[in-house]
Amino acid sequence: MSSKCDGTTPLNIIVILFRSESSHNCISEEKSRILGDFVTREVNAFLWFSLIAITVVLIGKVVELFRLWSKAKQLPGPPSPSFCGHSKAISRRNLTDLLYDSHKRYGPVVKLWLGPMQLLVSVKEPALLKEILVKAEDKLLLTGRAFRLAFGRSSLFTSSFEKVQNRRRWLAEKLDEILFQRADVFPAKAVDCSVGRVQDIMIEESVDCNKVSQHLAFTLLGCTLFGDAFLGWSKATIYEELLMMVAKDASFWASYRVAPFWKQGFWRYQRLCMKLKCLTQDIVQQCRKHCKLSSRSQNQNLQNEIKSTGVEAEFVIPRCPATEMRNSCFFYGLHDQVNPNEEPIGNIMGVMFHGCLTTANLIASILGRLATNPEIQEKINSELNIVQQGSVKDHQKNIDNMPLLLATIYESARLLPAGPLLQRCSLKQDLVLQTGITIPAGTLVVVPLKLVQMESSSWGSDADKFNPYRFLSVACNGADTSQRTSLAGENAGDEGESSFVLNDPTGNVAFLPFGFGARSCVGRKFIIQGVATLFASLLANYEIKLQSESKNDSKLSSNTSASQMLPNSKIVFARRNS
Ligand code: HEM
Repeated sequence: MSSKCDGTTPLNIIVILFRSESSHNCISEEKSRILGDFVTREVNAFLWFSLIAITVVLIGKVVELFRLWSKAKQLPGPPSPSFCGHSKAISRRNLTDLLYDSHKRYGPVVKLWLGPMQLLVSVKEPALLKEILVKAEDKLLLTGRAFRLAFGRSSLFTSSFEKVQNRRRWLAEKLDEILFQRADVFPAKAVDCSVGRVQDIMIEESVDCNKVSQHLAFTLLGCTLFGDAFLGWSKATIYEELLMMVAKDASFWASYRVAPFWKQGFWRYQRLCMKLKCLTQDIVQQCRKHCKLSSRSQNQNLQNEIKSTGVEAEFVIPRCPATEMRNSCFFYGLHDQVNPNEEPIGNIMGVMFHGCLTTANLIASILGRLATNPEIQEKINSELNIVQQGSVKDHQKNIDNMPLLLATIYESARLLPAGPLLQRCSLKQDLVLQTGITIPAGTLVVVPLKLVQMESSSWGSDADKFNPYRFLSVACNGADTSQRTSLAGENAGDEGESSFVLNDPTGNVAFLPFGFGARSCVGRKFIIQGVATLFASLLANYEIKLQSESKNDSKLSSNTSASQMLPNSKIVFARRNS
């Protein structure tokens, strides 16, 4: 009997289960034994399989670890104090300070370990920077995670270059179109509204520089994205507050690998993000309504034209409301969903978030520098007077004829970058540089902006001082700009301002406030023109001063180092004609 029932292949089990009832007792015993055997064998097989799979994965990880360690060995850097690397040192100290010391000791390329499997490489040498920022096209997850957690999936601010390139191209083309078509980058209404906001807050004697910069940036970006509908939107103030609250905590919550759903604060943050999404949807609706209304009124005008001129309707070129709506409302293109997994308004919120924070930072830096350098303000104002007296009505050309204003914007951006680091990564391939250095795939490559943009070898002995003249030259032969004398240096500013020529910093790899290469800022040209328009308008009406007690504050004197002169002061907008 036992020989017949032996074996627990699935076929045997089926045969035994369907046998006749004659040998009922023997069979039921046998059934349970065979089933038990079968279950034990299946469980064993499953355990073996899992063990082999886990071993393969672990071996893979160990191989990866050795590969990473052997490649990283060639890179200079402080020895790792423990298996967890330098993460403790990084959490204890400011990362820029740590990188400053490491670069001083180990040279222009330095490695630090963030964990056993996560390597960070910091690069400070301008010659290497260009190559790295062009070749490393991806970003590490943290950037994308902050945006995704707050606004859902977007196709603009995410880690893989493959996923962002189409949307980047679209946005760049759209911004270029605005620059090319519009006489003024920010519509006059937006600038007036921003200046109007300054007037409103001037009811108080002085204003917080950061706060006023935030208002200005928010108004400008809102008007650009949502058009006229934004100016009349009653919820703009609450939207601004929410956006800033979300911005404050975004990086903190994104630093968790797994969303910390056990923390109450996390759910509070999620509720804020949800409110922000609802408000964004609201302004999008308002914008749609506004676009429809304006295209309807245009069609009405067309009908009236037809009636008054008596031309038959078929001879009048039909206008397409849909196209007009798309052209007048910038957000439409950002709103189109290319990928069904994408949050419909994710890109809009991403652009508002990034644009507002970075633009506010730049405006604050400019306000702070101008307040502490009244002589530069006066020179920009005379530049403005010369331009306004001229016959040129093209706004863009007028701004191009204000080199000191543009140089002030560049210098303020150099001294106060929007973030401390540029971060890049090559997710799939090792980065092999011309110098023979290999940076392993998956490494977090960072560029410490403050160190690069204040390096005396690139910017001279006054690298940490505010000196917009470093971006200017003087044309030696009047209008002949081919013969220029650079104004970088201590005695800059003594020349007559009318002959200044702006040195375009685009090619300077040590000038990185907007990044460089594959993932550089798409909004660079647009925002520089826009901020220049705003300041031309502001300076025509107001003189920017420091509040009297901070004027005497030695920390804020124009001779102190730029790092001390952060724009966290109280400023006063004094009307020019008063
Ligand atoms: C003063 C204002 C701004 C500053 C200082 C700034 C700065 C930056 C920086 C440093 C980067 C990363 C560059 C890199 O990794 O090489 C960046 C990326 C980007 N910026 Fe800006 N930005 C500003 C305004 C804007 C505005 C107004 C827009 C859109 C209208 C915009 C759109 C973008 C986009 C789409 C990216 C690329 C994201 C990616 O590919 O990952 N920026 N910006």
